[in-house]
Amino acid sequence: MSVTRGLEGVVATTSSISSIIDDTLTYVGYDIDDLAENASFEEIIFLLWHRKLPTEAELDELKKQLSQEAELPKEVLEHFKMYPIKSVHPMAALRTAVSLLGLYDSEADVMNTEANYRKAIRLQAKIPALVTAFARVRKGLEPIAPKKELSFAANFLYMLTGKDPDAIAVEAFDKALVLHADHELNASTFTARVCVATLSDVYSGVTAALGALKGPLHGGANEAVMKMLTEIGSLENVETYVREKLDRKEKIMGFGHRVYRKGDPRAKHLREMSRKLTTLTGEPHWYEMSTKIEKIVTGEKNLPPNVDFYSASVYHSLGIDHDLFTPIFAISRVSGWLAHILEQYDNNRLIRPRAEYNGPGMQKYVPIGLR
Ligand SMILES: CC(=O)SCCNC(=O)CCNC(=O)[C@H](O)C(C)(C)COP(=O)(O)OP(=O)(O)OC[C@H]1O[C@@H](n2cnc3c(N)ncnc32)[C@H](O)[C@@H]1OP(=O)(O)O
Ligand SMILES: O=C([O-])CC(=O)C(=O)O
Repeated sequence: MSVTRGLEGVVATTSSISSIIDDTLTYVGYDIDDLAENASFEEIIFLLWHRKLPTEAELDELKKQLSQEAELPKEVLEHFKMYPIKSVHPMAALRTAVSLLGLYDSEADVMNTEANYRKAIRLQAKIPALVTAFARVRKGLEPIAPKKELSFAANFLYMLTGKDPDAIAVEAFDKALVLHADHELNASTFTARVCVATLSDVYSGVTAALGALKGPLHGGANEAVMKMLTEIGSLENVETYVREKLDRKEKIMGFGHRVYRKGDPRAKHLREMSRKLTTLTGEPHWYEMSTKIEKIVTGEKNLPPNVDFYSASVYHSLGIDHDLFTPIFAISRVSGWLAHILEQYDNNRLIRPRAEYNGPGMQKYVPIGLR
């Protein structure tokens, strides 16, 4: 047996959902640059789940279903109030709440294609409602029900703030959702597939994926980037901060990638969004600090920014609390997880790799009194 640390380069499944070839990312064969400029997030959900762009009628139907399923069971909302609300991280709250949602879905353990698709709709619809409800409950505010006439992106911002969002914020948020929706066999998607390959249920798969996304080497990096920018505080401090961190061999969050070598194609869209939004909010220093960090890290380490780097200043500019950045990633990525979960069920085989044992050789049991 030979060990490939971190399964680098190992091809573990076939998939028709998204691909990364020569640093080009496609969803079902559509280049991410094309989709980022032209598609809405609802179209992307349909594309990932059905492998084709929707007609107008199909899109209307999906939007109707998402809006019908957005309501949360009252027990789940009550549960939030039992959490240690001031200290709990919203990503931990979301992971717990998604698991809880499964208890209130009478179809949770029904295993057929139609029931699994219905659960996919419910999860996609309810996850933004969970994130926004938790964000409000912890501030002593009442959760807000979505408005049927608003888009997925607009509804998230509306449910978070209680105000109708402006068109620029909706456009930016929608594009961020499009950019984060799927990414081949990243760690959280792989986790979801491993989980459901045991023929466990959709809620378990998404709960497992949320646990994997939470880590700072994966989705948790966007919050860590904002923490770093806040710590640095001003443009003058960037150079010293970054060089000292690199000298200590510490990682700069938001840089590097297991698959991309030349760069993450999503980062340029987020960089431009960061530039525009920070100018509009009158806080261009977040963008200026970010570009200066990028210059140093690419110059010193040849590591380009990944999707998490500029999304931090984008979400900050939209007025979103920093600890909600990773849950926002989940609102989008759940569309990809669900596509992969459904694909896994369609052609399932248990995922069970091997480990090369490197512990002690054969030993004889020693009774406790003789140890
Ligand atoms: C949505 C996403 O999940 S995108 C990724 C989000 N995560 C981050 O931004 C966290 C920071 N980045 C990283 O930790 C890594 O680049 C990862 C986890 C994304 C990819 O990691 P891997 O492919 O396993 O690379 P690995 O961690 O082994 O690093 C290889 C080398 O590059 C260095 N390196 C990698 N990323 C960074 C970084 N962000 N800053 C500084 N050095 C880095 C490592 O220190 C290591 O150096 P060495 O060979 O001298 O020891
Ligand atoms: O693919 C990965 O390893 C991480 C990533 O960029 C993502 O999940 O979007």
